[in-house]
Amino acid sequence: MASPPDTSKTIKLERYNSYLRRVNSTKLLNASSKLLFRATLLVALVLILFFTLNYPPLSDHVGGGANHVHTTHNFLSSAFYGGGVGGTAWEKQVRKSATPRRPNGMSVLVTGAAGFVGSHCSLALKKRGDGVLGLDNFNSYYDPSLKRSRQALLKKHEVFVVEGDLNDEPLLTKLFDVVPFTHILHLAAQAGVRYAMQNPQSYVSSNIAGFVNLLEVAKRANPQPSIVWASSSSVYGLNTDNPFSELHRTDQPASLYAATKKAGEEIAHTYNHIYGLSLTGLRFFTVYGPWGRPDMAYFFFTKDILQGKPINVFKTVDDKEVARDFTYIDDVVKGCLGALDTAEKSTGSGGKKKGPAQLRIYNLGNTSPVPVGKLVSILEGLLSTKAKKHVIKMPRNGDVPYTHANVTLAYKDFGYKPTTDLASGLRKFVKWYVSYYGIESRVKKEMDSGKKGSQQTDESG
Ligand SMILES: O=C(O)[C@H]1O[C@H](OP(=O)(O)OP(=O)(O)OC[C@H]2O[C@@H](n3ccc(=O)[nH]c3=O)[C@H](O)[C@@H]2O)[C@H](O)[C@@H](O)[C@@H]1O
Repeated sequence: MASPPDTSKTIKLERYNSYLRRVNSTKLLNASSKLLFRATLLVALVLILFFTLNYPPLSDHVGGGANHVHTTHNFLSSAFYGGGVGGTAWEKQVRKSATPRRPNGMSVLVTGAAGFVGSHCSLALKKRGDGVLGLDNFNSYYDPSLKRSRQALLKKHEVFVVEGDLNDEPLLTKLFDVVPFTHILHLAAQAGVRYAMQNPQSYVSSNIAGFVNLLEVAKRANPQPSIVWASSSSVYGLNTDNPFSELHRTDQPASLYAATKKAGEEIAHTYNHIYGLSLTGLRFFTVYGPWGRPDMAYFFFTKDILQGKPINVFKTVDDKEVARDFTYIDDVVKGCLGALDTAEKSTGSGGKKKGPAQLRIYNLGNTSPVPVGKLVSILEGLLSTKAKKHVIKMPRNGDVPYTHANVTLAYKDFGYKPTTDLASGLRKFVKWYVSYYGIESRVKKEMDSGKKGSQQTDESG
């Protein structure tokens, strides 16, 4: 019997061939997936490069000097902000608002533009032909609808207000990418002396962190802008020398608010020293007037007097009258514009100092302090309504008993000269107040009956 053919070798060979086929096909698969991966990567890179170089269109740049980092940033922040902010139409609006209409006009970024002093200054700058772009976060520290009304007024005068926060670094960088601002008027802040005990962190966030963020962006900008910013009379704190001069000590703040403003002054010194930023701090003294802040005493006294509600009038612990160097808004606006007009250029570029730069501090006050009791009696006269006064000792909440500005320096350097006394300024405020809140007729009636009343008093007297 023939022995069966020996197939074991053939089987082994087939197994070996099939093994080789499997190995090869896996290799092929690996190779093709690698190829696919590389191709995808290449396409992605090409796409990124395409968008980076083309968005936003470089022809839209005012300065035309945007470097690669900034251009990439534009793309990123545009994608990040979406919904209008960062788009071509938005940039057009920003640029239009910030472009001056007079020869050698300024291009000013006004922070806190929907605020009291910010809205007045924005209008004044725009009126004389400067370019103004506003920035405001519309927070609810006081009635945001008042801020929206100020925004609407600014819009009517072609001032665009970007809604955003000082701490939003990509947004600030983006604004400087779009506009080569010559100046910043930095008025955005957490204001209010007494509220600092309720919400201390908001002061640190706006007045310190926000300010530093703005300075960081400004120091990198090319050209670096000159900066004028709002400090406060409250930095004099427990100082007892009168009237307050810029040379007096300011190392005894009575409130956290004052401490953050004083910190701002020191921070300004640092950025001036290291980066050559031109910085001017303005110490405002209790600014009041139309479109004012509802958290301030003259404003809520008016409201409460009209509503027949009691008001607290503070006196000092030793039974003296509390007084303020109340300063009318138009005078303060003149001071702000004077400071902007005399601000020298920053000397740095590309984040490096090139030489010494201007560093200034000025008082902007009225130079004639008025006791709060007198403020109330002026309001009573204007509203023809008797206030329900509660005279109480000033609570220990950061308040100071007295402020009085010496403004010699501001006068010498930019002709600052306040011209509005408290009675005239409050008259303008009340006129605005009754018109804004639509209560003219009611107040007029009260005024008329008040007049009759005072005539009767005169007659009987
Ligand atoms: O000049 C400044 O540096 C500061 O001026 C104001 O702070 P303040 O002067 O305390 O203004 P108000 O809060 O309007 O108070 C005005 C006066 O009314 C007094 N007052 C306030 C509230 C109250 O219920 N009763 C009362 O008698 C205060 O003691 C003060 O003398 C602003 O609110 C601060 O943002 C600003 O920085």
